[in-house]
Amino acid sequence: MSVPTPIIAVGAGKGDTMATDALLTVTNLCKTYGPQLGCEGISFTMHPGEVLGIVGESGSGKSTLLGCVSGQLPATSGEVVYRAACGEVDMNRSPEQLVRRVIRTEMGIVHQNPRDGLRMHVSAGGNIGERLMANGERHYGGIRRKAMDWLERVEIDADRVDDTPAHFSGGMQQRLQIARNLITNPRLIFMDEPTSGLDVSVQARVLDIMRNLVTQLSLSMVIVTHDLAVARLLAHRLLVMRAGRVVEEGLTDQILDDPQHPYTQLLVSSILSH
Ligand SMILES: Nc1ncnc2c1ncn2[C@@H]1O[C@H](COP(=O)(O)OP(=O)(O)OP(=O)(O)O)[C@@H](O)[C@H]1O
Repeated sequence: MSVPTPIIAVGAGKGDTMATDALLTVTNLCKTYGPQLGCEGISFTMHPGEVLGIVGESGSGKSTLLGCVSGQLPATSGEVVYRAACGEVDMNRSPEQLVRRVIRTEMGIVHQNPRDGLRMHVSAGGNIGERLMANGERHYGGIRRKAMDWLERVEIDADRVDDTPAHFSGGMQQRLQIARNLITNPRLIFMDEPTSGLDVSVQARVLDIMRNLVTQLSLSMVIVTHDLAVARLLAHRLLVMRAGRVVEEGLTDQILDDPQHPYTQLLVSSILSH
């Protein structure tokens, strides 16, 4: 059985070069909801260009951890430090205005349910353009051109720019959410089960687009998934969570091909037996 390491360097994976400066450093993070434990004792370091997968069964604390590191949930204790262009930002203790600005300009969040990440009755172009405007762009023609360009990058016809997401399929909504998040050139993207509500064939297309964009844009990403195939496809390294704690961590291929912790072995074998 492997002993969970207190600090994990999410470093070399799938051909990426190891950067010397951490982008995100999480130290002894704990989140409780009243008496209910969300997650505890979580520590890791993430470097630019890396994709970290968080896997585990339902209720193991994946979304709680993602919420805390992405500034959506206040941690109960511990530290989440992000190295922003302007310097280090403590996601819990730095001034709220600074944290909000860093989230808006350097991070993106793709929600499991597109309804949480899109404005369903605003046009696709408006959904994408809104992010640019929030970051100071004012030229309407330029914003529309960029929105159309991004629609095509996520394989949505540019002539759907004036349609609302309420008229899009689930896969299109998810791709629109990705475009909305990436148009501002974020450095770090958080994704919570981005393909879990989609049919298998639609999932494959969304995953393929995500994988290409992550590589093209040298994005760093934290992705929560219960689907080990998604983790295998996208993540360089994995954290395996159970009951709020990390029970195993390491390179994705290593963990999936040679799991050490009995819980990870069970998780991997339950997928293989299907
Ligand atoms: N708002 C909340 N209030 C109380 N308890 C919560 C809340 N959100 C999560 N929890 C609890 O925290 C623990 C971790 O939940 P979390 O949603 O982070 O797990 P998860 O691994 O993301 O699960 P799933 O895959 O089902 O989304 C669970 O015991 C859950 O019941």
